[in-house]
Amino acid sequence: MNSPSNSFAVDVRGLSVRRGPHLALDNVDFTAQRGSITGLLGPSGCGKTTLMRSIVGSQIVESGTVTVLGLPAGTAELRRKVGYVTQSASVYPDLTVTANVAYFASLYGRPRSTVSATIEAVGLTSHARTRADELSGGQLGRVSLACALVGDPELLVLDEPTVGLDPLLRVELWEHFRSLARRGVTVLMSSHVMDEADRCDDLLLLREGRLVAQLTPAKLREQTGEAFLEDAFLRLIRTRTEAQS
Ligand SMILES: Nc1ncnc2c1ncn2[C@@H]1O[C@H](COP(=O)(O)OP(=O)(O)OP(=O)(O)O)[C@@H](O)[C@H]1O
Repeated sequence: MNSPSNSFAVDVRGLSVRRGPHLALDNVDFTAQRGSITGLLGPSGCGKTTLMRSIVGSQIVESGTVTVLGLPAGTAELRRKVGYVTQSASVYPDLTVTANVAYFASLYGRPRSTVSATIEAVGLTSHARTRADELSGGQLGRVSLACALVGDPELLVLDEPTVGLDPLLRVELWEHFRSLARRGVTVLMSSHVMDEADRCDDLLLLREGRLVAQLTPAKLREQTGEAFLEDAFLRLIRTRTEAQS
């Protein structure tokens, strides 16, 4: 049986990170349950990317601990278990969509048969034979996502995964994220879109490097009395800022 700490895919305690002269994260604590979808929200520059980088182990931290799937973030064993998709697509421009995804499948030791299903999941079947440098920005982002998905990670960290996608595709991707979560995969994603926040199990609200709150969309509405998440988020920030000053 899992011990309580093992039920967390991510356990962050007292995390502070300095980037340049700024404290990009200031004493952040949060947990993400295995099999949950957590949305990371907050204004530009509030520290979302820094937090994701700390979780995937690519960020030097000043203090605190980041435990991922029971191991310290950045441990070599986690490389196969954690998928990270950044805002800028990292794919081979001179390879086709299929060749890019197949390359990552072989890196992760996954069967070739997973490649076309993964391309289908990101809605790129009709472009499977297109070279990456002939794709649009949104399509490229989806190739990046497919390259992470094909590794079958236990934790998927996504920086604004649905930016620039049409509504239908967004819904289909969300269905995919939900089916992954049902299988026990943990998803942590940043977003500026409140419509996305409503689809998450849990929300982390960040402001100026501090965690303002961790709560469900329903609790956010309940605590603020606002029906729309955008209004609820603003009200919560105002209330907390006033309480601090
Ligand atoms: N390479 C860097 N060197 C110095 N400071 C940085 C660097 N990258 C980010 N920062 C600073 O760290 C803070 C947090 O940045 P971060 O990229 O984590 O924010 P974000 O919430 O992801 O923003 P966005 O939504 O615009 O992507 C900001 O104040 C930013 O100016």
